[in-house]
Amino acid sequence: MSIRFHKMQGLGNDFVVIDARNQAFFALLNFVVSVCDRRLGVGCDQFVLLEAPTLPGADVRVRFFNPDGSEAGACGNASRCVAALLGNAPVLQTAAGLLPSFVTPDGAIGVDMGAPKLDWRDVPLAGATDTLSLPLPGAPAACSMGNPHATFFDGVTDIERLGPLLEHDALFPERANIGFVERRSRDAIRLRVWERGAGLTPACGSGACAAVVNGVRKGLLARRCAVEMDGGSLFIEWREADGHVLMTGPATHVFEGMWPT
Ligand SMILES: N[C@@H](CCC[C@H](N)C(=O)O)C(=O)O
Repeated sequence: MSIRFHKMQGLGNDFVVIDARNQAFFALLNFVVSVCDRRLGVGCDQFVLLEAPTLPGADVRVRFFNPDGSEAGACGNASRCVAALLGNAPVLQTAAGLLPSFVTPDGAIGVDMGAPKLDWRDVPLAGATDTLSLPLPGAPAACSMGNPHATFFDGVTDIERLGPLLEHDALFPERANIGFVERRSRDAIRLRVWERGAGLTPACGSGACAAVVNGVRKGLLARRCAVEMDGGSLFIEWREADGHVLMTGPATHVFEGMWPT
């Protein structure tokens, strides 16, 4: 037996997508870990599973798994890749809610990531710098985009050392994605994200959304902001009218293949 998969990428953040709506599949932990492995498997930053929707208004149910096997409530770039794969601007049912997708006139793929949860871990984080005794530039801001994000602004360079320590700090019982922002202006930033369960990736869509939300709340950024990451740029808008975060950028089908089960 073998199972069909699609390899997709958005700004170099790459995914293996399996559509379980048209073939029998059960997501077992060791299957996810093997497929994600870059030496022994296909290799990807996240494994994405498509299932039949269970909510009215949704076109497909989407689940996201990190290479360590943990399930994430949201994944911005994978959401855009699924929208590109399925076409016709599908509404995605995720653990973070129903996320409508859209295509811009120039062909970029967008997803309405919904409203961030702003009460997430705000108070305890104020003590993070002291608690951790790490060379951080100040307290981060945190929010949930359906998955947990803490964002540091300006002055962090040693991401590979600090990222894993912060991801696993006791401040974050569910662990967290850790973003490091360098500001260029109020509407343009450079961002690197140490992803929970995946490590440093070329781009993180939900991290870009969280960075803009957190920057606006700190009074540092405008609501419409270009976010440049190692793999390229996303455009993020934290819409004033309804508080939803819109994320727009490229999404590409790389190849498809069959995986033996
Ligand atoms: N690459 C993603 C985020 C994937 C999930 C994350 N590592 C988590 O565990 O929350 C994105 O583009 O948002």
